[in-house]
Amino acid sequence: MSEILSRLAETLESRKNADPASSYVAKLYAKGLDAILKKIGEEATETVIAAKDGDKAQVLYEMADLWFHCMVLLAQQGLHPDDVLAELARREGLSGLVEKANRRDNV
Ligand SMILES: N=c1c2ncn([C@@H]3O[C@H](COP(=O)(O)OP(=O)(O)OP(=O)(O)O)[C@@H](O)[C@H]3O)c2ncn1[C@@H]1O[C@H](COP(=O)(O)O)[C@@H](O)[C@H]1O
Repeated sequence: MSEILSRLAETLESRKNADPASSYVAKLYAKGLDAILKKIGEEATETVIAAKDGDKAQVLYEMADLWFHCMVLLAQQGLHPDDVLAELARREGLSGLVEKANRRDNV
């Protein structure tokens, strides 16, 4: 799974030097941060609507658009999907510690 994210991150990095006329991603970078944020807002809204409609196929489609545009934002910010995974792993570790502490309290 994270291999797909890494490959896409590499492509997004390479688009920083690409011609906006020949690349959707290069065009978004050229439009700037607000354009990327607008796309994230739109795709998040479309994901919410698909879920409210109970249309699972559409949820998947819109969420792929949402993840993709979040990946574009990460790249634009000089971040990598591994940074997000590391944050999730850190939280998992934290919740593991809380669980351990709760178990200790209940003994
Ligand atoms: N995964 C994606 C991907 N998902 C969605 N999109 C684009 O995101 C846009 C989604 O926005 P909308 O649904 O609103 O469609 P739209 O009306 O065309 O969008 P706007 O022009 O209004 O922004 C579409 O243009 C899709 O083509 C993507 N474009 C590119 N990729 C990946 O990014 C790589 C680099 O793309 P290029 O920069 O185009 O070479 C590709 O090889 C793909 O792997």
